[in-house]
Amino acid sequence: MGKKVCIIGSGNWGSAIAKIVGDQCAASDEFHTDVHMYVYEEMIKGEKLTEIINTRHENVKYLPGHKLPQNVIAVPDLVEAGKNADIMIFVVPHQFIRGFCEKLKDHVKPDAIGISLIKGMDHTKEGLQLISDVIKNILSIDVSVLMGANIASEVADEKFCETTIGCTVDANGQIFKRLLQTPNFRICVVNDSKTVEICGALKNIVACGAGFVCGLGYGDNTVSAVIRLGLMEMMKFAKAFFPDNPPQTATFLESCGVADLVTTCYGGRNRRVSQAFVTSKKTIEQLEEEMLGGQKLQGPQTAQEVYKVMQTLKINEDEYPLFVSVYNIFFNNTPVKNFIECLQKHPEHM
Ligand SMILES: NC(=O)C1=CN([C@@H]2O[C@H](COP(=O)(O)OP(=O)(O)OC[C@H]3O[C@@H](n4cnc5c(N)ncnc54)[C@H](O)[C@@H]3O)[C@@H](O)[C@H]2O)C=CC1
Ligand SMILES: O=C(CO)COP(=O)(O)O
Repeated sequence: MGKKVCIIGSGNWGSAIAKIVGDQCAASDEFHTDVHMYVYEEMIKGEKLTEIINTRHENVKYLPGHKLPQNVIAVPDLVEAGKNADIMIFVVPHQFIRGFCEKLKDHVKPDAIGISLIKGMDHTKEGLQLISDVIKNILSIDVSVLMGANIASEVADEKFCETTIGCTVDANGQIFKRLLQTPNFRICVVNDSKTVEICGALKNIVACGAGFVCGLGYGDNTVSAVIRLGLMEMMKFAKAFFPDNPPQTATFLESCGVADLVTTCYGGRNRRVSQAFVTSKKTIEQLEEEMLGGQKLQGPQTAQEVYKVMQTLKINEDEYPLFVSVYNIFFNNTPVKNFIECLQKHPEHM
C-alpha cells in the first residue's frame, strides 16, 4: 500500500513542495500514490480554491503557472486531510501552526512522523519554542525539520538547489530524504535538528536588515556585512537560548545556514518587502497585501518574538543589535536610517 503522505499547507512553498511530493509518491512503492494537501479554503473569482486545484491542478493564487501532479488532492478539512497519514509535512506560515495542531490533536495516527518546513518561532510565557516542538508537544509525534536556500518559485521551476534535513531519529531523516530528494533538490541529513531550525527562523530577521540597507542606497559590501553580522548573532543566539543543545558550527555551513542567508538576503520576500518599506513609506501590512498577494512575511513577527523573549529572560539587548534594530524599526517607529548604527557599533568590532 505504501505510507500515506499528507501536506498541511498550500501556500507558495507548500505548493512547490507538493509538486515534488506528488511526483515522488507516484513513482515509488514506498509511498501511497495519493497525497492529501490541506488547503485553507478561499474563493477565487467565485470558485473554491480546492475545486480549482482538484480540476485544473494549479494553485492559481499561491503558485500560479505551475501544474501540480494529479495525485495531489486538495482537502479543505484539516482533520480529514491529516487522518490516516503516516507522514505529515507541515508548511504553513508560522503564526497559524499552533491553532492547526490544536485542531489536529487526537486525530493523527500515533505512529505518524512529521517534518516541519516552517521558518519561524513561537513565543510563550516560558520563553521561545521551536515550531517543531510546538507540533511535537501537541501531537505527540516525532518531528524532523527541512530548511535551506529554497525560494519556492525556483524550486517549482526545478532549478538546482540544496537543502538540509535535521532529524533526531536517523531512520526518519532517511525516510524524508527518500521522499523529497530529486536530481535538482539535493538533501544533506544532519542530526543537529534544533540548529537547522533556528537558522531557518532567524535568517528572516537578517533578510529584513538586508532589505533596509538596500532601500537606504547602500551597496553590496553593506549587504555582506549584514549577512556576516547577522550570522554572528544567529550563532550567539543558538548557543545562548538552547544551552542543552550546543550548536555544531558545521551546521551553519549547511544549506540551512549561510546559503539560506545569502539567498534570502538577495532574493527573498523579507528582503524585497523590507526594501520597499524604506523606499515607499507604506506599512508592512500594505506592502504584504500589494506585493505578495496573500503570502505572509515571517521576518517582522520573528523579530518581535525574539525581542519579547530577550525581555522575558532579561538578556542584554546590546548583544544582538541587528535583531533588536529590526524589531525597533518595525514595531517602535525607530527611523530606518538609524539601522546603520547597529552595524557601526556592533560588538563584533569592539
Ligand atoms: N515561499 C518560500 O519561498 C519559502 C517559504 N518557507 C517557509 O514556509 C512556510 C510557509 O510559507 P508559504 O508556503 O510560502 O506560505 P505563504 O506565505 O504563501 O502563505 C500563504 C498561506 O497561508 C494560508 N493562510 C492565509 N490566511 C490564513 C488563515 N487565516 N488561516 C490559515 N491559513 C491561512 C494561505 O491559505 C496560504 O496557504 C513559512 O514559514 C515560510 O517561511 C520556506 C522556504 C521557502
Ligand atoms: O526561506 C526562503 C528561502 O529559503 C524564502 O524566504 P522569504 O520568506 O523571505 O521569501
